[in-house]
Amino acid sequence: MIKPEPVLEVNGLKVKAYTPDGIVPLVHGISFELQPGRVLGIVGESGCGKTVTSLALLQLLDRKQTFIEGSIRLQGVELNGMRPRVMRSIRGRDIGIIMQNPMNVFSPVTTIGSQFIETIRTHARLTRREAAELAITSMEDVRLPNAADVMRRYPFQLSGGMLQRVMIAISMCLKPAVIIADEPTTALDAVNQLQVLRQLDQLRRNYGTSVLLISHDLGVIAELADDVIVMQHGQIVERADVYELFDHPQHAYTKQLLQARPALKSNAPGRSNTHKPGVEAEEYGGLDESFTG
Ligand SMILES: Nc1ncnc2c1ncn2[C@@H]1O[C@H](COP(=O)(O)OP(=O)(O)OP(=O)(O)O)[C@@H](O)[C@H]1O
Repeated sequence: MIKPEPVLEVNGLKVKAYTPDGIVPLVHGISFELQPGRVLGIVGESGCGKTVTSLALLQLLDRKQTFIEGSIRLQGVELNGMRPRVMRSIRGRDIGIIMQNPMNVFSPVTTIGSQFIETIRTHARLTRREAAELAITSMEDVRLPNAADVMRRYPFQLSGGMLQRVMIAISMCLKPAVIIADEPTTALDAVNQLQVLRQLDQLRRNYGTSVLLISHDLGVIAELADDVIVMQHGQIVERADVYELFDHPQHAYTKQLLQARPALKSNAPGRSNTHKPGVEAEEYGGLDESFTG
């Protein structure tokens, strides 16, 4: 069988920072591929370089403080060194971002609808009315109730879970090839965590979007990822299919991460409901299907 072309190919990615003590390496030459429609999890404890990696891929690191070496190819196009104006048009259209804390992403003084419409119109030639219709459809896709009403609201009038779903709707509405989700559920309570993960999974299945899922939480990784990369000190120490990683971890650091989660059970039947090995639904507060939209 012919292997599909990866949508994202990272080769020898290094990130270095200029500090008062000299140049400090943050990411030490990592390589990985993201296949179409797959979810690749990047897991590792705080400070291992997950966020620096995702910001490097998106060309969002401060160029005065850091520099990047290596190759980042999105659908065959090299992103490293791309002019900022061109990169801005790629971000949002071809590669979407879902951040940890949605409250920091939205302007507090503009309605959700205006922000949504503005984002769409930056990337697509649509009238305001067409953009509003697309925004409402996208919010319905992530099962936000009363989408037309949400459009008129300000960010502070929505819960964290609703805002996170608005952010997913914005990220997905132009059907990018890749979504980078950096700790997408960390700021949410247990019920919203599982809902948001389920919706990401459903959108991935509907649109064939590939997802780079970054998390320190093996429960989140187990829920969604197909393949997993384990990072430690800016390096990849292990990579495996998610089942393989949970059932037969090879690296001592991976074993340590798995052992640090007492609720994990290596012979559990699968994901919560449709789930992968190792994570019990109770980790999310004992959810059942009636909560999960
Ligand atoms: N501009 C910078 N200059 C110097 N060091 C930096 C800079 N940006 C990040 N770092 C350092 O790089 C390391 C990796 O940070 P990063 O935020 O990627 O970790 P992380 O794995 O995402 O952790 P967390 O989950 O806590 O965000 C950290 O030690 C951080 O302090």
